[in-house]
Amino acid sequence: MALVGVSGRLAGCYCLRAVRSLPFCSSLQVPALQLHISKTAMGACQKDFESAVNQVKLLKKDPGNEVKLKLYALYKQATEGPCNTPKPGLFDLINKAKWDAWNALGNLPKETARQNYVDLVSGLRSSSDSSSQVKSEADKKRAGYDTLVITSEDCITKIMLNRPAKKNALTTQMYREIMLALEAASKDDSTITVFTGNGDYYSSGNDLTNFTDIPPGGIEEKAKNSAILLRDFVDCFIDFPKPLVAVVNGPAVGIAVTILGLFDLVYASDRATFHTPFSHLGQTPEGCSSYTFPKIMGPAKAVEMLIFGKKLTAGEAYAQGLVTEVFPDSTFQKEVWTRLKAYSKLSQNAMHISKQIIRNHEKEKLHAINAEESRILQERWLSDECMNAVMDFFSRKAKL
Ligand SMILES: CCCC/C=C/CC(=O)SCCNC(=O)CCNC(=O)[C@H](O)C(C)(C)COP(=O)(O)OP(=O)(O)OC[C@H]1O[C@@H](n2cnc3c(N)ncnc32)[C@H](O)[C@@H]1OP(=O)(O)O
Repeated sequence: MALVGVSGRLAGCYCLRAVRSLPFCSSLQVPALQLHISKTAMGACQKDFESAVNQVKLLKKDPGNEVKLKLYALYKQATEGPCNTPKPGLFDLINKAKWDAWNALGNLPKETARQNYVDLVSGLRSSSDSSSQVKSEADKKRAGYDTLVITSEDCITKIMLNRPAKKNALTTQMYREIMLALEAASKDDSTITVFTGNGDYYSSGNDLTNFTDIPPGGIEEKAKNSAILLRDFVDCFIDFPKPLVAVVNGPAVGIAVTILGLFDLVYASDRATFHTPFSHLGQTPEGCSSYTFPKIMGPAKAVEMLIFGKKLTAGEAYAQGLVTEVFPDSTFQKEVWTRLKAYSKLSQNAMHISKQIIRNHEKEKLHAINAEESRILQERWLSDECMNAVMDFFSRKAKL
């Protein structure tokens, strides 16, 4: 049974190439795992586990060798406990790969292995269902999001900000949906996650109406809740495990710019601009930009942007290192997606591990900076300077 679309991605990976010939149920392209349930798998989620084992047989899409090894290992751990069988010989490649996967689970409790198996199958089902049922672009839209359009294709999950009439300004609901979308993308079978905007803007940053909708607890409560939301939001970007790409289709403002310092690739149309007008708004930097921007572009240029609100063209942002590459707007989408499709075929594990190695050096620092920036902004939002700037925008006295 050929592993369509899998062998290419795994090419060059000795260990996983070895499991190409993992046995499959011929019609369903899923591994013929031992689908009987032993008595030792009995427990709280036994029913779910049994059902997940059966669902594996019904998957319409080959989940790929890495996932099949995970399923195998979790199944063995859930039903037999830690691996204590002799290690297969060096040249028994398939059984060695399976043994390695099981053995890597160490002393993971059977209950946890069962739960992880159930969770993994549930993720596979949703991606398998969506990819097998989907025929048109509209069908590919992930349900449950009002402010985003989320699609998955070619191992790329695309998160598109979808309030074009408001220049994709980020409402409270949108921050929450983005966090959910990132959580889902971190677990789906995509290799790369992409952010972009619908319409002429990438995003005009925080929706200023977020500051006008005051809860019964008053403005202090609003500022406190907003600081928590901001901190949680930025934390999701700091912790996101897969390569994260911004496809900046047009102007970007405020937090839509600062967060770019936490992305792995930033592709920009030559129509894009990058503007962080915090001092115009009585605000201070967020998204860890007080750390990432000086690191990326040097303190002098970071100060121009973050303190003096200098708006950069795409070319200038490229020169400062904030943008990876600039494309003419006329060919932007075509060139960028061709590039990303090629990248998405690279080894998923190698890319994720490389990202972790790079990010882990400073993860703790980034979380501390995010906490500090959010705390300072909580105070700033209560200042007259900030409140006046928001009122000026809505009374049409000021626009950036
Ligand atoms: C909880 C987390 C907090 C995180 C904090 C983050 C800080 C920041 O992000 S600061 C940056 C905040 N953004 C702004 O200050 C931008 C404000 N917008 C503008 O200056 C202009 O709208 C803009 C230059 C972006 C575009 O100008 P135009 O091309 O002239 O378009 P319009 O102004 O007519 O915009 C169309 C429509 O969209 C509304 N809009 C646009 N951006 C925002 C926004 N950020 N907040 C709220 N509303 C926005 C604009 O009001 C228009 O609405 P209508 O008049 O109803 O059509």
